[in-house]
Amino acid sequence: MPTHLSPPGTVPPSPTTAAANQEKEFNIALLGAGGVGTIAALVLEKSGRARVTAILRSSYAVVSEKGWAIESVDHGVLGSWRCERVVQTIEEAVFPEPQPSPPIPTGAPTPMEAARERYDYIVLCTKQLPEKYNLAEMIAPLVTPGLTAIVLIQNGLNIQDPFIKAFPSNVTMSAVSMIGSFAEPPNVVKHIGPDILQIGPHYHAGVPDVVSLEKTKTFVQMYSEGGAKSCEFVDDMPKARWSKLLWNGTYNSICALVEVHVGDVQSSGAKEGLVLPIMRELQAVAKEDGVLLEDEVVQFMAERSPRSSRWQPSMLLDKVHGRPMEFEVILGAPIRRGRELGVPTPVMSTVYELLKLVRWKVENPGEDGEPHIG
Ligand SMILES: CC(C)(CO)[C@@H](O)C(=O)[O-]
Repeated sequence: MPTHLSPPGTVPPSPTTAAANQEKEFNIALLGAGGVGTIAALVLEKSGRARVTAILRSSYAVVSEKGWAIESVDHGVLGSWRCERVVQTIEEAVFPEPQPSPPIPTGAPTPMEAARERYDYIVLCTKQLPEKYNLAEMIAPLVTPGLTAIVLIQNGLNIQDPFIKAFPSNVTMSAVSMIGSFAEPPNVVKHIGPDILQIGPHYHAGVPDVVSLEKTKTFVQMYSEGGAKSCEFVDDMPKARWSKLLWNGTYNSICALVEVHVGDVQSSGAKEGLVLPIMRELQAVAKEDGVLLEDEVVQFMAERSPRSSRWQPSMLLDKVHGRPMEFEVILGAPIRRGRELGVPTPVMSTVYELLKLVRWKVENPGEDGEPHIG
């Protein structure tokens, strides 16, 4: 199967991997092997079509020695699972140049030079924290122009833009994930809610639509074959992302701010007082942005989790563990888009300002000063 279809002038040498004749067709680099990313690595390898290189930082030593201990609602219990390759840095993930072949005797047939291995897909499952790091810049050494497709399994609005700008001849696709999975460092992954994804291409001028479509459908097929509960191709990715934002922009933000579970928001009246007003603001900004989120979609997202749910959204987990919260792409981005389009977002902006205050306090924990008001 062809692994590249690119605009003229950008086609890299073929084959894409030194082992192109092997059964596994695709080289995949994966960054962000937490709860979501480790399950993605497992699914991709279970498909039998991919060799996954996971780039790990803090958990590298433990995972390379013992593997991951996974308890998964979709895949069962795996005491020690490792993907094909684990490395510690992006530089190590880059495939080495093939060794030059030894001189051959005169008259012998010239052997084919081995091609350098390349990545067909890069899957990003990290937090989206554009205020802290530039992911597009970080992954550049792994990207072959016109070949490597970028897959963003991440939260947030318009997260694809920096990648399309940095890699204008590459396919970029993204996934909205409704998986319930979390990591207990260094190597335990608890996957308690089924892996349900929607994946679609972000069409752009640098790549023919037919190419974006083909690479995305191939990825969706591979992910489905790997045993995900549900992996659906969606053609209208902007709408899918805005729809997911209805959930992340409300439940993630509110749960993180006041440290409650999703079910508490349902039971306490905060759904009516905060969730639905924010969802209506998101719906209004999306509409001006050309995306129609029907009332039924809003209602579905508002009711999605039951009152009994003890689920802790990722932003809450980040807050309680003192990690950076990804509210810039979840709330900041739609607020800024609303401002550009002249749509007021007073409730969302208040929650956003409160989250900024929380972030400031985490970054400035000092107790200096006088304990009086004046
Ligand atoms: C919705 C969600 C639980 C899916 O994993 C996730 O986006 C989260 O918590 O941020």
